[in-house]
Amino acid sequence: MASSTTPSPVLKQPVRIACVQLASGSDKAANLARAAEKVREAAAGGAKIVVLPECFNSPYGCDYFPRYAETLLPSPPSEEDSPSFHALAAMARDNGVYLIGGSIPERETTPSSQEGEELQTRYYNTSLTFSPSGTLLATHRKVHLFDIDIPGGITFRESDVLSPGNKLTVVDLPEYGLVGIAICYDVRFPELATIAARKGCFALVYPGAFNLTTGPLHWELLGRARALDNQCYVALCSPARDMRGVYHAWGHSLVVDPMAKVMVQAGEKEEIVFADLDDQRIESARTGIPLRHQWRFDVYPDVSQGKVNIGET
Ligand SMILES: NC(=O)CC(=O)C(=O)O
Repeated sequence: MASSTTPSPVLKQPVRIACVQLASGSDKAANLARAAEKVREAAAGGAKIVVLPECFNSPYGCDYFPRYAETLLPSPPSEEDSPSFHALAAMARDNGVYLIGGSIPERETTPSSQEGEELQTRYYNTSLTFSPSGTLLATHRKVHLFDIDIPGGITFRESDVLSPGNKLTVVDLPEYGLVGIAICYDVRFPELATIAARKGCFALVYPGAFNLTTGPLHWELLGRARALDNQCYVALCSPARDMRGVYHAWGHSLVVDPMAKVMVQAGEKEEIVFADLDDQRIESARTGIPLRHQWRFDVYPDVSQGKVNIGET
């Protein structure tokens, strides 16, 4: 059963996106200052949407999440509770850009459901997106935690410390359209991307930090795969590689077009990559290969009919 829908632009006007492949270290204040400098540079280069990497304000590792974690509630948090929230809001406002602020370790303390225990603390890997006026538009907590064990390669268990988020995040950038936001390991789960794209996203954006085992094999492949599946733009933004650090990020931040062509890709070091996005590339991919009229959700209804948590923030 083929469906027929009238195509409408999903990207309302051309926009330049920048992925800031930030070199960050163990000094949070220095990381925030460096990010501010690089966001300024990205905006000066004409970007209106700027993306930072996963855990851009801290080293990436389970030992570090609690130490660097910030409390985001009540919203907006105080400067003391979340210096990163305020720094990101200022970066967006000062440069008049939409800022997809990578991710930061988040702490949430709530009354415990267990009798006798007063408070319960949870940690999340959380991405904050700000408007050009510095208003918080969306919060995404990493849904799929990075738990892997590759002998001779890498073992990582985010779930030892972190809790998962429970919603898909689609954010409306009024001048441009909808963007799906998720974090790193989330890119391995095509369902999240497909549902976001079917809600009308022109781009799927993933702050991420792959590593030297999985990066060479899967980073670009996954970025291109999600673009190919969904015929939309995909941006993956990594930290720069630092072999002195505890986690060796792959780097290679990239932007992929709706035909799965890599438009731009960074190397390993600190760098900003820019790409110009327009609706024409989306429309031409979708006209040439008209998946939108060919999906058979009568055969695989769970993706189209399954309930999904979608939140505004
Ligand atoms: N760091 C991640 O969340 C994911 C990753 O490195 C991988 O999937 O590989």
